[in-house]
Amino acid sequence: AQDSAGVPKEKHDYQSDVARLRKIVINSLYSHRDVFLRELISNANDALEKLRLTSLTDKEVLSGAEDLNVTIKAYTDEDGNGRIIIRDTGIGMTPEELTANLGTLAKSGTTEFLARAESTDTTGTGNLIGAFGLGFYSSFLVANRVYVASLAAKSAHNPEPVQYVFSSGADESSFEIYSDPRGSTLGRGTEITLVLKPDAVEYTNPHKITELVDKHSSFSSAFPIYLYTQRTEQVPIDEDRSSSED
Ligand SMILES: CCNC(=O)[C@H]1O[C@@H](n2cnc3c(N)nc(I)nc32)[C@H](O)[C@@H]1O
Repeated sequence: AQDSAGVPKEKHDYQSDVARLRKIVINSLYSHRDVFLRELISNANDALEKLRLTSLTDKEVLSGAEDLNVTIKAYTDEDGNGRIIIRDTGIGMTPEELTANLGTLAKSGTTEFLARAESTDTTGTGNLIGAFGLGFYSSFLVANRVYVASLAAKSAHNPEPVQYVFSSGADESSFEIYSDPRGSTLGRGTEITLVLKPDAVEYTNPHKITELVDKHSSFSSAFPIYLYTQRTEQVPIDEDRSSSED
């Protein structure tokens, strides 16, 4: 398939158990869907920690983005959909890693997870999901579509990293991998864009995001988390009613 920019897109089918796992995660966490933010911030922290450790032996990986942090943006897009963007300047993923890590289940012990998940009650599953690194799927509790753009750190065996996008819909059993039409905008790291479901628009409220970060992630994050909010002047849209009311 070609997109408008004529960028070739590769379409991949999820392995069968990926679809099954995603359903379990969504069903078991539905009543605690706030956890999606904690899970994504946790993945961002893992990526930043991986970068920090690698930089101890390979300084080159630090080029592209000096600061190690997580930034969160929440806004309404031009189609009126709520969007949340969680970006980290961690070690980032190559296109192959995007496909392997997000599209397939290389995770050993997945069958064990499936066995336990289908037997324990929902709260138990919540912790299991984090323990098995399956937190990414909780994005589909609140999003109809998830984009993961990533630019891997530069290194001897990857001197010219390219920025690619993994895109998947909540109701699809497939995902797409394509070169980011924006080019290498990230410097280094990963940017997750959630296109929110209509009933999840509450998450574009900065106070809600701040509350969730403070509740679940501020103490556990080894790296700073910044929240960007759009300031809109509250200018009265109509003349002062009090004077016009008779
Ligand atoms: C269950 C879906 N798979 C993942 O979440 C994996 O994808 C990768 N991943 C997710 N968010 C990431 C992120 N923000 N940075 C990097 I580097 N890798 C990430 C990790 O390998 C996770 O184990």
